[in-house]
Amino acid sequence: MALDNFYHNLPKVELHAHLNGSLSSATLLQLKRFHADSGILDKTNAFIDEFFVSAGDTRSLSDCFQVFGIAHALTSVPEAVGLATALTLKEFEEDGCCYVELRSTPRQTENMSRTQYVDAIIKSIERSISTAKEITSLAIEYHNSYPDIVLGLELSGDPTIGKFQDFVPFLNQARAAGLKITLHCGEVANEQEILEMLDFQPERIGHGICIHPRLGGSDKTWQKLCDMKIPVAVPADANLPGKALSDMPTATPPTGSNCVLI
Ligand SMILES: CNc1ncnc2c1ncn2[C@@H]1O[C@H](COP(=O)(O)O)[C@@H](O)[C@H]1O
Repeated sequence: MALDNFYHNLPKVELHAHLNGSLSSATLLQLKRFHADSGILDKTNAFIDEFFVSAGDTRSLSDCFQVFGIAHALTSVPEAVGLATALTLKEFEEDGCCYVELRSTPRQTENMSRTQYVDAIIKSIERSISTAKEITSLAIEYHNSYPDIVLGLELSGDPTIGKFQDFVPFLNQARAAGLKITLHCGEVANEQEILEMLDFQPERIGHGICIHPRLGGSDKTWQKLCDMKIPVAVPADANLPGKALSDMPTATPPTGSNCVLI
C-alpha cells in the first residue's frame, strides 16, 4: 500500500500514449453516455470489457488491433474526440504524470475530417484556459460599465475536470478590478483543492458539502473553513453524497462564527 502511494506520488513522464489506446473504462462509459445523450448511434454495446488487455490475456497483437475499433467507434465525432482528450489527460495528471506526449492518428469518419479531428484535440487542451480568459475580460468590462449590476465572478463547472490553480491568475485579475469572487468548493471530495481554494479567501463558497469530515472532507478542511469564517451557500438541491438535505444542520453545525446559507 505504501509502495502504491509512493509510485502514485512519484512525478512521471509518459512518452508513448495513443489517445485511443489510453481510454479508461470510466472514459469509455462517459463517451457512451455522450453518444446516448446526443442521439448518435453507438454499436459498441457489451464490448467494452474486451478493450482491456491485462496480465494472462492470450490475445495476439492482431486481436488487440481489432479491439481499437471499440475506441474508434466512440471517438467518431469531434465532440467525442475532445471529451476523450480532456478525460484522458486528466487521468494522466491524477496519476502523477507531469509530462505527457499524447499521440493520435488523425482519423477521418463520416462525420469528421482529419482537420476536425486534430482541431478537436487542440481545442480540448486549450479550451478551459482561453474561455476563462475571455469570461474574465467580459466580467471586468461589464463591472466597469455597470458596477451596481455586475458584482462578482464565480468559478463553477464540472468539479472533476481541470485544476483550480490554472484559474487563479484570472480570478486575481478580476479581484484586482474590484469584482468579488465566489468559488464552487467541496462539491466533490478533494482535500488539496479545497485547501487551495480556502487559501484564496473567496468572498463566499458555493456548495461546500465535502468540506466536513462526515461528508467527504477532513478535519483539516473543516477547521480551516471555521477559522477563516468564509460564508457558505448550500443550494437546496445540493448533491449530498448519499445524504438528505435534512442531515445538513447536524453535518455542518453552526460554529457560532460561520455563516451557512441554505
Ligand atoms: C500495442 N502496440 C501498438 N503497436 C502499434 N500501434 C499501436 C499500438 N498501440 C496503439 N497503436 C496505434 O494507435 C491506434 C490507437 O490510437 P489512436 O487512434 O492513434 O489515438 C491504433 O489503431 C494503432 O494504430
